[in-house]
Amino acid sequence: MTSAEPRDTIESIDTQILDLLSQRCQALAKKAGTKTDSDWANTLASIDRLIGQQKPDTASADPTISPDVQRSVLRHVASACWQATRSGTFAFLGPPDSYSHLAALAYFGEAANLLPVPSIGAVFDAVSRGDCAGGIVPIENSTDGRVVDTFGRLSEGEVSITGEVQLAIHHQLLAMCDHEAIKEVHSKPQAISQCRVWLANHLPNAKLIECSSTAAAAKLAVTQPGVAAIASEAAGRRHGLRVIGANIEDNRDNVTRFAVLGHDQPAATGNDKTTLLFQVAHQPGTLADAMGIFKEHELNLTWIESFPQPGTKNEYFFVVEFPGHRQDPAVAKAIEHLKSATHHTDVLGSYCRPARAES
Ligand SMILES: O=C(O)C(=O)C[C@]1(C(=O)O)C=C[C@@H](O)C=C1
Repeated sequence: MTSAEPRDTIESIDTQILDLLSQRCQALAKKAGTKTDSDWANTLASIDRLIGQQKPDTASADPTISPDVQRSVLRHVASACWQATRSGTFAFLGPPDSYSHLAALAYFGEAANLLPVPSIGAVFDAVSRGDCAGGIVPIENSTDGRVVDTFGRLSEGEVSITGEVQLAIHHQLLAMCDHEAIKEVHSKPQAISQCRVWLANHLPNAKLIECSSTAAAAKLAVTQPGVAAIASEAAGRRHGLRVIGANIEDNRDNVTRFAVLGHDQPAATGNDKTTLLFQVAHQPGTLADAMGIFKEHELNLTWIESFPQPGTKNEYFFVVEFPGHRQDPAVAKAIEHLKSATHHTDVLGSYCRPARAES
C-alpha cells in the first residue's frame, strides 16, 4: 500500500464523502441563477421532505442515526456547499453566543457567514439596505409574547419573513464571583422577565439592569466585579464565566420564535404558514369583519397580536398567522378579500413551518 492509498474502510468512505461534497458544490454552482435554482428556505424544506419521506426499511433510514441527526448533518452539508458557491452574509443580534446567534446557526448552518450587529433594528437595516442577504430576529417568546423592537420594524414592510426558528431557551446565571458577591444582574429585558421568579427567590436584593443582549451582558460580567449575567451556556463557555444558577428560566418549556428576514418569496412546500399584517378603520365592527374573512375561508389562526400604530390615537396594526401558503387558493382568496375590506393588508411572508431546536 502506498501512503496515498486509503488506510481502511472508514478512510475510504470519508474520501467518498469528500468527493460527494465536491460533486454537490459543482451541481449547486451550475444551478446558480438558473430557473431550477432554489433559495436557502427551499433547500431546508427539501431536506425536511427527504427525511420525512424515508421508508423505515431503506438503507438511509438506518436506526442508529435518528432522523433529527440526519437532518442536522444534511443541513450542515448544504450550508457548507452554499457558503462555497454563493456569496451572502446573514445578520443577527450579537455579540456571538446570543440566542439569536444560536438560532442563526440552527437555521443557516455552522458554515454560514454570520454577522453580529448591535440591535434588532440594525438587523432590519442590514437586510433592507441589501448589506446582508438575510437576517434573524426574535419575534415572540412563551413568557411575554411579542418582542416589541421586532414588531415596530415589521410594520415598515421593508423586508419579508422567509422562515422561522423555534428555539428552546435555557438561561444560565453567569458570573466570575460567588453567589453571595452578586450585586447586579444584567441581561436583555426579555431574559430578565423569563427568570423573574427565580431571581426574586435567589437574588432578592440584586439590582436588575437591562442591556442590549444576553451575550453583551455576559461580556460585561467578565470585567465588572459583582456583576452577573443571564445568558446562554455557550456565552458562559466563551468567556470562562462560572454557572451560578443553571436553567433558571421560570417556565420549563421556555421557547422563543425567531423570524428569518430576507427578500425571497419561498415556494410552497405543503407544510407552510403565512404571516399577515393589516390595519382596519377605527370604527365599530371593522375588526370583527376582518376576522369573519378568516372564518369564511376556513383559515385557522394560530397567532394574533395588535400593536399601536405610531403617530395615531387608538389606531392599531394587527398581525395574524395561520397554516397555509399565499399561493394556496383559500389563502390567496382570503388575502384578496382582506385587501378590499381593510385600510391596508401586507403579506409579511409565507414560509415552511419550523421544527424546534435546543439552545
Ligand atoms: O439577547 C439575546 O441573546 C437574544 O438573542 C434576544 C432574545 C430576545 O430578545 O427575545 C432572544 C431570546 C431570549 O428570549 C432572550 C433574548
